[in-house]
Amino acid sequence: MGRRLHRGGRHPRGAPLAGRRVRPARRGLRGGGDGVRLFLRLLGFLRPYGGRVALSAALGAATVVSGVGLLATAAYVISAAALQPLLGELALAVYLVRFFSVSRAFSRYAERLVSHGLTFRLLQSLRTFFYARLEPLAPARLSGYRSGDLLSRFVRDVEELENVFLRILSPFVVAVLVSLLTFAVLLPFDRTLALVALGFLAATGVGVPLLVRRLSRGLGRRELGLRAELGARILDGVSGARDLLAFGREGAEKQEISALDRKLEGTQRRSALVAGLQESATETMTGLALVAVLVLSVPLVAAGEIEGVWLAFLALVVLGSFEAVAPLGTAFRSLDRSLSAGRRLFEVTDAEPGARDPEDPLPPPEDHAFELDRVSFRYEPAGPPVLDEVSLRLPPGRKVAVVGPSGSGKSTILALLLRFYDPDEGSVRFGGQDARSYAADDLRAGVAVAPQDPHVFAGTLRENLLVADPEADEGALRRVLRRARLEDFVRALPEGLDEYVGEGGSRLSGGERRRLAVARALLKGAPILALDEPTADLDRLTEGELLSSILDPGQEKSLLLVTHRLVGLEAMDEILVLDAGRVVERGTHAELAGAGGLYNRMRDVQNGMLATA
Ligand SMILES: Nc1ncnc2c1ncn2[C@@H]1O[C@H](COP(=O)(O)OP(=O)(O)OP(=O)(O)O)[C@@H](O)[C@H]1O
Repeated sequence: MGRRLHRGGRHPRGAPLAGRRVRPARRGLRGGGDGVRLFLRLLGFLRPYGGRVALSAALGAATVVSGVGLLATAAYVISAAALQPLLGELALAVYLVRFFSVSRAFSRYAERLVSHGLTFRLLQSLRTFFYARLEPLAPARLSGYRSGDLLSRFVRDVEELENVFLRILSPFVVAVLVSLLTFAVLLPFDRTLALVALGFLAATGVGVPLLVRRLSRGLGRRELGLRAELGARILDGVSGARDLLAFGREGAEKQEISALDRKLEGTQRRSALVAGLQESATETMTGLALVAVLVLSVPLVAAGEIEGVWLAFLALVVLGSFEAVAPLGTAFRSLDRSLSAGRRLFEVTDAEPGARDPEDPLPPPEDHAFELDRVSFRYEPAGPPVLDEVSLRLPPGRKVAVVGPSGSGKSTILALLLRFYDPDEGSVRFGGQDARSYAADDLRAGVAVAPQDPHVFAGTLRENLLVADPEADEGALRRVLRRARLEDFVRALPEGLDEYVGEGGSRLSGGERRRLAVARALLKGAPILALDEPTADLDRLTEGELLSSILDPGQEKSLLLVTHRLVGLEAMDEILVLDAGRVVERGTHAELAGAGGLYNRMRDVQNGMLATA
């Protein structure tokens, strides 16, 4: 399949490099209202855990309330003891001090237990959601993203979302509860006092965070973006290290990575500055609130409206309750990051898959006749047509080859066969029914494909083969290795089938990788065998051997061979010659070889090159 190399500057269509979105999934999740919608959507992930969320918030509030209670009752006991009352009169207060000290420790522990358990469940459901949504998007909608960027979304951005609960929702609920409770405790003493305390709590819980949000606007998004870009760049650099070294670009690459790193450091420094400002603003507000409470209550004590023994109690109630509003600044900073993470995540998951399963799919096809009926297709709505009114019939047992110059659309036919995409016009049919009536997985089960650029998993040869059929026994593995002309190669390996092939099959040659893909496709034993350039990296001798062994897939099986090497095509029932997405010739080798068209010209060029080689 035509591969795009997103390196060195800009995306072919002018979109900047570095893991940026190529295909906007859902526009308009940007403004303030959309931020609210996005936040609510993120909160939706908490819905199944409603009970735990409430319990955790209640325990969080109980922790702060116990803290305030401990401070305030202790202050009362000390003040009252100084006035030397009868010990019995203090019994309740002393009991409360003990109670609050135990309940504070207990509720803190229980709150951590519940909230972290909840967070792990939340992360688990986010990961499952993300992966489940990602799978149908591959490969059609993911080719625009760099793997490092996707990895960063999948790992870091998902982890960032734990803050939606831990640092945003829960602290917010606790702050509201504690502020109202503080107001209720102070109200019987003096209305103004209660209102002033509430005012300070609100100013600290809302004013400081708003200021923080203003100062840190965009910082979270920038930081996540830079991190993803850095990750993608490093991953790209490591996988392309050989080429960078060969072109002497390693120094330049290092400089670009350092420049990104410096930018990230700058953003993080700014975040730290805002965090520092936030903390000092909160401290200042707490101090001012304490002074205000004393300024208001001392005259009340002097006037005898409040007993002196309550003075320290009031001051410490207010002081303690700031513990509930202090985390709100951090919550607002987290909000920016969490919303950016959510946006980046949904950007990927909201993309329309290349082909969508019907609501009520037909049962898997029993007849595996594959057909393209005047199919036209383009990858991008505004892009050039890649296939233009292409028709092809592949009934069971038939062998069809698709040949043509590079970029003529050959591999795209395989992408339609695997239903990675649906056509724009015309229809793709299986057993006479439109492919859109089936679930894509059911169609794929009937096709064994060896792609042009096969993925070899970092594991052993055996593991790579078993991807096609996990139940296959040793005999079946040996048989497909023989047919793919890999048997001698495997026999010569010290570990045989258990030899480690390296990441992406880096310890295999190009031709060995390709033959491994062919063996894998043969092992699947599906009714349709589709091979994309199976012999491209092979010498002529191995090519001939491989072709003679695979061109007969068996009576009932059909074969679709995509190639630009016009070798072994005498064995095919039909050959389609594609040029710029159109079928310009079709027929058997004998018919086309004498026709004087593109097929013949391609053969002449190929034979001429072989003769001079
Ligand atoms: N995922 C994609 N997104 C956008 N354009 C694509 C994509 N894949 C392929 N193309 C374009 O579609 C056209 C046909 O590509 P295709 O891979 O089908 O050609 P091909 O005939 O198999 O070429 P080759 O022989 O070089 O493999 C090319 O111009 C290619 O650049």
